Amino acid sequence: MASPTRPSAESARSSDHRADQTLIDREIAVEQAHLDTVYRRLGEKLAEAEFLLDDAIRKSHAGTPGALAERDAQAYQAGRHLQRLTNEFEDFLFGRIDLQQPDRPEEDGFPSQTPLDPADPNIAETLHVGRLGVLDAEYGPLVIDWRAPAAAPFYRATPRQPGRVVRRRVIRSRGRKVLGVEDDLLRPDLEARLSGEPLAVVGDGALMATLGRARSHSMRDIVSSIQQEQDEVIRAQAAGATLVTGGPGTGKTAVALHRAAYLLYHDRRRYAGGILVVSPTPLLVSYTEGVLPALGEEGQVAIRAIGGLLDGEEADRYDTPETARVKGSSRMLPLLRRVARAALDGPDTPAELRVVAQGEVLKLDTHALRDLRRSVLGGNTPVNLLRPRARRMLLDALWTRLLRGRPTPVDRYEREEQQRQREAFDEYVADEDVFLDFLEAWWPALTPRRALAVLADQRRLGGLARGSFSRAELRGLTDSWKHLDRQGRGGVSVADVALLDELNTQLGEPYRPRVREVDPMDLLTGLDEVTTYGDRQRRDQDQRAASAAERRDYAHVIVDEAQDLTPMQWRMVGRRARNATWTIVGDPAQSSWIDPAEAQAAMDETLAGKPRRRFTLTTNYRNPAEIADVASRILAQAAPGTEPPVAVRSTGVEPRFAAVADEDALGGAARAEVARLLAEVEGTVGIVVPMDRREEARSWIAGLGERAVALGSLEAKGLEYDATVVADPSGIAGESEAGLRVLYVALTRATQRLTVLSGPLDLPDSAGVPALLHG
Ligand SMILES: Nc1ncnc2c1ncn2[C@@H]1O[C@H](COP(=O)(O)OP(=O)(O)OP(=O)(O)O)[C@@H](O)[C@H]1O
Repeated sequence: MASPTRPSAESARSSDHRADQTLIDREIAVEQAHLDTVYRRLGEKLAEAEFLLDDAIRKSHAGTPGALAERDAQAYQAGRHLQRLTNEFEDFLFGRIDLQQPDRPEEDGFPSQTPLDPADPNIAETLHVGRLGVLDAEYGPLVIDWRAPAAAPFYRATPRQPGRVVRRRVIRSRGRKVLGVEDDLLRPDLEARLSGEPLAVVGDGALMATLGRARSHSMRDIVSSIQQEQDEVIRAQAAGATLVTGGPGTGKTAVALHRAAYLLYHDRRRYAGGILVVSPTPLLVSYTEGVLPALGEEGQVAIRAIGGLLDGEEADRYDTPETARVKGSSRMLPLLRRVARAALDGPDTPAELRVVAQGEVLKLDTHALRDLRRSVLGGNTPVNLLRPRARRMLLDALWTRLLRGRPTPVDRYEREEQQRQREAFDEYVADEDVFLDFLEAWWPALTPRRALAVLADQRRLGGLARGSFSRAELRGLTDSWKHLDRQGRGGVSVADVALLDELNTQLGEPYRPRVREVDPMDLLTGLDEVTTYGDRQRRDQDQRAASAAERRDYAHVIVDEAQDLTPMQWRMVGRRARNATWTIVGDPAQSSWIDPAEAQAAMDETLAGKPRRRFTLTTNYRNPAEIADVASRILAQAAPGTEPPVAVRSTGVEPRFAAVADEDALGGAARAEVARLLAEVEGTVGIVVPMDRREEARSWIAGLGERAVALGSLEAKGLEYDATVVADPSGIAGESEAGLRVLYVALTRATQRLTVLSGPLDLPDSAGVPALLHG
């Protein structure tokens, strides 16, 4: 924690402060006493909340509407409070700082960091930091919320710039029991004293202990060990856009999630408007989902995979790299605009309209209908919103047919009479089944999927594409959609979802006649006042679920793995962020998008005019140095000139290289290697293969248990495992023009062990090292 590069090494600690076991026990006892006080206080708060709840329930017998409303409100508040306290009861006190005497007023919103007298050895103030603030009965702070300005020095102080912090302590506890403490002494030059006694310093620093822990299938929060450079991102101003780059394992995802929690703490009112976290895959969504609840934040933050951003879609297919490239490109835009209008035409489109009115047969033929449609479609109004206009123009055209050969009205009386006839005509015709059926078929309510399905027809796609795609590109597109039925039903790819979202905008919500939603009688009886607390909570939950599903405009948008967003995806995300501030984290060297320059331009367009602040994270907390070294050989080829982040720890275990002479032996060797690693590490083992081998790889590891996972290269984004097997590395590198960058991602997933498993096509040397890694 002490410095961005090698925290524990740089954490100055003096050998005369090394603690023996008695000292450790004594310090644990000190923290245990504080934790006991905190739990006593929490117990009181819980009792208070329970009392309020009981009281509210008692009042429910009072019967008057006023008492009922009061009961309801009280029970609601008490229930929420109770829930919050019990949720966060576990392990919420994790840090402590001992500070020199305070000094000047606040600077930049943070308490002053400069002591009046830097040589004063006395500890003047001790603060405990936790997931939630707790005050004692006199409103003194027992625990400070980690997001409060007063907690910032816990994360910011370094031996070089200690400010007022003399000692920083990380407290490990389970339930109500303190298990250990780890200290960093930031002022070894002082003979610091606390209440007249020398200040004790114990442990080896918390960060290393945390990093060495086994990984599960859920990401853990890093609240007790956030590093200085990370804290600066988390607490950066919200306005405009915060852009964060950094290599693999530098904590970009972790920082982005903690930033969401920080923003909610800092300005809950504003961010209760919703924070959207856009993640590259559903796997990463489920991996990260638990972090925010652990930080005490739920409900306000929606984590969605880029393939599930449009409500109702949950894409799980991947296109071939060539087709994904076409679908992601902004070249799709004009095509989609055209198809949104052309989709009105299909095999069921009626060729003529024929109605009988006032004893006459009125007809509109193909030509008339085509002209009519063209004039309705003039302008940019979304097609579905034009249906009322189409209806009106059809009636106009029929009326004109009816008037043919009739004398023109000459005076006001005749004109008024004709107007009356017209109204009667409209009412009659518009209600006729023939007319209604015609309208339904001629101007159908279009869904994005139905429009997309039009493009599956090679002939129509060719016509609409107007020469802006090559033959091979067009073939790739139609192939990818050929399984869709006419309504567009069938699996769609991750890239398709951005196209569907674009079409959704182009088409607009289908026209629906207005329905009366609220029965005025309900408003009069006031019956909805008499709801129980349970009803209210259920209704709240339903509303929250509905608003999470329907929300289109967020207060803050966080994009994880931003380097992979295609131009069409930037547009999709941008539509949900019209009034939002942004945090964008990514690493260009890990980009699987073939044309990063085009994606960059799309991002610039999305952020147009927003002020930007940039941060770079430089320390790799995931990979041991031995693994990072191997990965950097690929980095040099994938993104020449890019500095790899500095690995913060080493395990002393070199990555293993293994090769099979026969391609058919790869599966067996992979299985054996995964099994070996499962025995070697406590947590998870991931095997990463080229995308088109992922099903095969799943069968290789079948039956090895839940700790083992098989992933296609693109699915490995953002994830990490105790041990990783990267099989068929040249297969991964050869998948697309971005293949080397994808291989770099695969090689940087492991926290402890890495095996690179090669087949004959990888051209391994006698030590099993594939040709690609000979750099
Ligand atoms: N300050 C920290 N304290 C403890 N663990 C940390 C810290 N920062 C990062 N980590 C851990 O390092 C690992 C990598 O973090 P994270 O996944 O956020 O990195 P990333 O930059 O998003 O990586 P990638 O670009 O490969 O997706 C995680 O296990 C995370 O918990």
